[in-house]
Amino acid sequence: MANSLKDKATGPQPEVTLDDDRDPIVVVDGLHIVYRVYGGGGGKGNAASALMRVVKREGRPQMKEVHAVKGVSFVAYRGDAIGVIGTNGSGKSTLLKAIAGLLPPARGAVYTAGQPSLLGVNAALMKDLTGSRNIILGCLAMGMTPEETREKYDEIVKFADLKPGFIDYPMNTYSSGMGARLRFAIAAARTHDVLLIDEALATGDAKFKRRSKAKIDELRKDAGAVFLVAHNLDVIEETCNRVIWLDDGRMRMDGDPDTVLGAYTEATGK
Ligand SMILES: Nc1ncnc2c1ncn2[C@@H]1O[C@H](COP(=O)(O)OP(=O)(O)OP(=O)(O)O)[C@@H](O)[C@H]1O
Repeated sequence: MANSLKDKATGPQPEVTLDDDRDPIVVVDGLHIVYRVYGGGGGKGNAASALMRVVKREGRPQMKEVHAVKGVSFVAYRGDAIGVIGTNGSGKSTLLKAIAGLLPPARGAVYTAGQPSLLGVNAALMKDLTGSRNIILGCLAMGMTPEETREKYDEIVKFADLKPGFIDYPMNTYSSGMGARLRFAIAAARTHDVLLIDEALATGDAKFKRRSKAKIDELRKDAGAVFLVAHNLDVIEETCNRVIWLDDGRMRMDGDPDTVLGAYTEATGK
């Protein structure tokens, strides 16, 4: 039997159906995300444009809206590793941020069972501090106890596999690949209810990608669901059991990697 969820407050939305035999971890129901950009077109913040507004009798700087996600609905179940693909600006990062609870829906809703953790290219590590210090801070920030942090420390260093000695250098001396490895290694040290990975694996070399895949498989066993945004389709193909294709903020396809990646490659020539 299937249940349906509907956003009654906002009129008709695409329905999501729940598979009662599986454990839903994330329900995205008719989600719309709109960014509001104030002062677009140089309206705000300098004296000349303020004067122009007075001359033109414009009340206040123009506000522009960017409708980045347009009515996306799906359910992620326990054990799912979902790749999110789409061309630049199609809404992939926005969708992940919304699932992480960092952006308020303009319409619709996101329900998650447990705490989502977003591991992005800009994950908040302190560039001026050493890798070693960042491991400790990162683990504590993820809610691990000092003891758990100590226990996991060596495993994280080993997994990140940086050049010898670099763990004691400030992170601003790291290449982007090295930074991404360390971020991933820190995030992977804990079990996450919902782990959202935005391009963090993009800069890794082939060996690191293989090890990341093994790690994600391991996380999937304990975690609820893993989402992965990557432009590199090989990473998605190797890591995910399901792929969502976003096109201009809309869901174009949701299915198994072979079918969706095949259709995407055909449509975009990538
Ligand atoms: N902070 C922001 N303010 C205003 N508009 C934004 C903001 N972030 C993203 N956008 C817009 O929202 C749309 C979706 O952007 P998003 O970054 O989610 O796409 P993406 O698929 O992750 O792109 P890419 O592959 O280039 O990383 C784009 O039109 C983008 O210009």
